[in-house]
Amino acid sequence: MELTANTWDGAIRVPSSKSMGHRHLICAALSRGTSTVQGVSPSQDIEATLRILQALGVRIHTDTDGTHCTYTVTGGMRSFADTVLCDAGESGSTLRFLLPLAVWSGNTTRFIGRGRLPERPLQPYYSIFQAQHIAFHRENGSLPLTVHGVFHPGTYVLPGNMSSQFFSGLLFMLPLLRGNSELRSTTPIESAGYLALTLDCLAAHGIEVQRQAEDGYFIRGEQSYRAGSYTVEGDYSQAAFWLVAGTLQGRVVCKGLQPRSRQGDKAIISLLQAMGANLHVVGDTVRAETSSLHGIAADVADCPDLVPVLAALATQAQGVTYLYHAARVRLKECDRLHAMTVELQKLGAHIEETPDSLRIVGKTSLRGGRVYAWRDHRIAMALAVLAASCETPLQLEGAEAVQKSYPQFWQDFQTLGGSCRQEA
Ligand SMILES: O=C(O)C1=C[C@@H](OP(=O)(O)O)[C@@H](O)[C@H](O)C1
Ligand SMILES: C=C(OP(=O)(O)O)C(=O)O
Repeated sequence: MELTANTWDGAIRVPSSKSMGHRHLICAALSRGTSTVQGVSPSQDIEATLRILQALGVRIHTDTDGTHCTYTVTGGMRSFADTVLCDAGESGSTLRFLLPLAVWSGNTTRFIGRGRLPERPLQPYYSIFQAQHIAFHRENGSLPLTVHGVFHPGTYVLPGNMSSQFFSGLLFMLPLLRGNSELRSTTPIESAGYLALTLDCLAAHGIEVQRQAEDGYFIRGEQSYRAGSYTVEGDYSQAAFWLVAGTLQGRVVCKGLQPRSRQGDKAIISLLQAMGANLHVVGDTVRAETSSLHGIAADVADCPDLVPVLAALATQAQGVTYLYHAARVRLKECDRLHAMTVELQKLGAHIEETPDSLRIVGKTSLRGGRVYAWRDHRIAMALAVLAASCETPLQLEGAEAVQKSYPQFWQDFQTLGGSCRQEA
């Protein structure tokens, strides 16, 4: 797709938080009674969660106004005589949140996935399955993964530096067991902000989890999820692309951002400000305008999804930007540290990768030309927002990757003044 923009100018309403969307749908599916989950921006990942919940017997009705969906969810999973096929698509959250619940449902389930998903880590769950005598069979060393067994209450221990999604997955399931459990981490938990989202969502559905010292949780058993009506807040991870665009060139207004949100990627506000950005935050609206930027050192352990767009931004900041504690960013839809290094170098940027960091020296003029999205939505979007900063048009190969989390992205790109043209 050929992308051009002279400047960014306009306002958009950001899509709903993908993370909160998954969580509310799962909690609704576990509740007795009927819940509504409103204001959801559909995406391939959200559809993967819906598809597996339905395969496990949860009844879900969808209403849409064309942009947002309201899901009416009648909670309760059923038992099936045959193996239940659970297609997680490319969604790591879906796979890691729903594997423990699929076992808990009592069914034999067969999880499949595409793209990078089969390569992304699942080891902590294999260790737990072994410890709990849960039968599992991996084809090709990973997915398809067939699993069947019974979880027992007790002590669950996992590493905290691989993915917080394993902790979230267990936090959804453990309150349903017949006794109390503890969940502990062998290392400090990274992406910890995502666990705050899980705990908030559990609390909203009537589930109590007590935080213990040293990255541990106490989970009382025999709890019940409460049905209700929930509206999903706006997504700071997606707003980050447009706030960066506006900071680079022009003026962009993002609406629908909950000021008291606990999303880890709300850090985009403080990180942009630390780099010198002009941001105006009023209620649920954030406005970003052309700013003169300087490099910073940023610990990204708790906001890994911001790394691609921060790397893009840093090419236009004076001096050195150092994004560290980023090893896990290699374990996403692609190796994002490598992908951003390769693609930004194609544009003329000075960027180097180490095993767990990126170092970018700016400010460099960017040439434009051909770049590749690595089948990764966040790489596609991070490169796209550089369109107004490049000397010639950007030819982005793999622009369709945005479907994973933000199908409206190219419409918003045009609303904000960009133009995109499919290449012949
Ligand atoms: O819990 C979540 O909603 C997510 C957790 C993060 O993953 P890790 O915990 O693997 O870093 C993040 O990268 C992902 O996009 C969404
Ligand atoms: C890594 C991501 O999602 P997931 O882990 O759910 O695939 C993402 O959205 O950037």
